[in-house]
Amino acid sequence: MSVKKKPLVVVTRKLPDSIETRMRELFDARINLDDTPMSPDQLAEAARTADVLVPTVTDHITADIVNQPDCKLRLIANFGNGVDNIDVEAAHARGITVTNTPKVLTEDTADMTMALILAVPRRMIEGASILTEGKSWAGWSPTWMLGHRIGGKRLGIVGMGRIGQAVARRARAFGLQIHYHNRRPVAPKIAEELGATYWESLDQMLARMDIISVNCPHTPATYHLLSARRLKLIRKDAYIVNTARGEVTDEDTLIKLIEGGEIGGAALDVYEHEPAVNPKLVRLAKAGKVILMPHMGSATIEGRVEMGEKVIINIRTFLDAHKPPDRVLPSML
Ligand SMILES: O=CC(=O)O
Repeated sequence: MSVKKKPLVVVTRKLPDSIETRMRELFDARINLDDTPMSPDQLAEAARTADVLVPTVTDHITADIVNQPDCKLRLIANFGNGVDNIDVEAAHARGITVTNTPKVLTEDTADMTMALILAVPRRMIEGASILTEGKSWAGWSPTWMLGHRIGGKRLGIVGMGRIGQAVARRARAFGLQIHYHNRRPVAPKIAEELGATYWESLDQMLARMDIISVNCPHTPATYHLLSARRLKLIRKDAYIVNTARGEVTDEDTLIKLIEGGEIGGAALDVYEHEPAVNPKLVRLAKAGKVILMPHMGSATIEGRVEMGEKVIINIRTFLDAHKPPDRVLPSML
């Protein structure tokens, strides 16, 4: 009796141990254990040899890769929620299924977002650095290191999907007034539960908020949604928090406006040219104007294991000739 060959699954980065073990049991899993991002040539080669590719947010799966004449891929099972690293339309046209890992990172990302919403106006990182960098501290003073109160301020959420709503729930508990812009208003029951005010006009919302949180995915429609023109509408004393994708904001203009005192400050977990971080942002961070995080929004052990479990479920259902639960279609973007 012939032994059925296991499908070849190429995983582009190191994953949690329990996920790697399970993948090896189920598939002929080739895992990039040294964890350095694969080059475009290596990704192209993987697409020519593997049945399934498991990329992450750092891998660009372009039309050139999926359109290679000898591309063998049948499934791209992204280890990540955002799929802006994949040309979903090209993959779809080529008959390659794409899946992602939604829901399991919602709460973790919202926690990080809330932490940054608190940290910027309260100057938390700047304050902590005074002690960790050995700067002089003469003790408590009535007028020193004063930030701004959080309670009662207006929070404007750009993108009220799962993560935006999870941020709103947290922010409400801190006494923030919740405002949001989205393609469509959320269901009345959710809006009522969150006490959230809908702004059809993003321009009008931006002009009135104290803190703006970017929580929409990066798609062709949201590239530079916070354009130079829109960023200039934001109040001088307002803060921007971005834990979504750098490309949603015109980063160069944001930097100029913060440098010029036209926007109060920002907390960024994502960058337009990631992993490169504009040195001007680093200078602003040193001056206490911005907080910079290295794309850690969903970085919890629990979340990464759950993302891996979702990847495995997506691969198994696909290989069993069923529709994987987290299919991404071009029409969804
Ligand atoms: O940023 C992380 C993700 O999109 O999963």
